[in-house]
Amino acid sequence: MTESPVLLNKHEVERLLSYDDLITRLESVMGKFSKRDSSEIIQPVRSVVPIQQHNGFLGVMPAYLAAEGILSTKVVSFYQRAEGSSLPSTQATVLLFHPEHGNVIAIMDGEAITAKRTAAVSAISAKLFSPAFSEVLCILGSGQQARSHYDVLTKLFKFKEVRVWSRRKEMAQRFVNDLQGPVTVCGSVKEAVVGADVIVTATGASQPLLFGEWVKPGAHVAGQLAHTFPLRYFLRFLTNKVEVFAELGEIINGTFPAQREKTTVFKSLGNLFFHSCDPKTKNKMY
Ligand SMILES: NC(=O)C1=CN([C@@H]2O[C@H](COP(=O)(O)OP(=O)(O)OC[C@H]3O[C@@H](n4cnc5c(N)ncnc54)[C@H](O)[C@@H]3O)[C@@H](O)[C@H]2O)C=CC1
Ligand SMILES: O=C(O)C1=NCCCC1
Repeated sequence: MTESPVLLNKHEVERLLSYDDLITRLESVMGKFSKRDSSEIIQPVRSVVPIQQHNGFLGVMPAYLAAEGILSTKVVSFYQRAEGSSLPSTQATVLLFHPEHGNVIAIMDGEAITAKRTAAVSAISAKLFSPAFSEVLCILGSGQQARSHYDVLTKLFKFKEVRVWSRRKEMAQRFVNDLQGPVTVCGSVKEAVVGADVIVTATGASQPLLFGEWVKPGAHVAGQLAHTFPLRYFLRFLTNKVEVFAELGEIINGTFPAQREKTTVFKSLGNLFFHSCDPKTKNKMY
């Protein structure tokens, strides 16, 4: 007879999931994933059901790590919310199964997992690609992802300055009021971005907000984009001379070199990673 599944609510997940453990673990699994060895990891592309009349989607994200006996899926909904809505945009549940018997062994809150996991992956990209002496962090957005990115990036790096922009200034101010450290609220995206070493885009915008000409050469952009944001936009508004360089796991594996001195972009959805072109190298792609 199977036992009842363990239930972990948001508070418990937040308490149990440390960024240190998460980063170590994610580096390991992303490296394995990029080897495309199905005996290690099976992780199909996310299945998505669009809920167009309500500006949302439902996604299912299964994964199986045979050697570790981990069989799991996240079920996640994402709805574009009006500014100041009390409802979260992302709501998720993670189910863990017994790999041998197929019964559910744990049901976990996925909102906290999504917030921390996504920020931890960006932090890995920043560890690999941010300028060696990164002093200025810029965060665009003031929602859940903005907060988790603030938490992990300020834990990992010693920034001299943190800037936040949000489409309504009072939301940025509310975000800052909840934090311990000093953060500057910026009145425009440009003001927040110019001179920043690490730039996090964490908004639901489906039109470009950030333009390449504002990005300091050598800076690293960690892009948490709306699923409705066309990838070609994200690349073009950054620069016309850009191409997919590698998956983050391929950099972790050493398949491709991390070139910290280049201007770099990590596109989080789908784990892709891009290097922007260095104009001095005459359109050569990195
Ligand atoms: N790569 C990944 O795995 C994940 C990506 N995301 C993406 O991260 C982004 C932020 O998600 P959350 O922080 O959870 O959402 P949230 O609802 O908590 O925060 C959204 C933020 O975006 C801003 N925003 C919304 N529409 C905007 C617009 N048109 N122009 C400017 N700002 C706008 C809001 O003011 C708010 O600051 C979303 O695009 C979401 O799709 C979220 C979770 C995981
Ligand atoms: O991967 C996820 O989890 C999400 N992706 C985009 C929006 C919400 C959650």
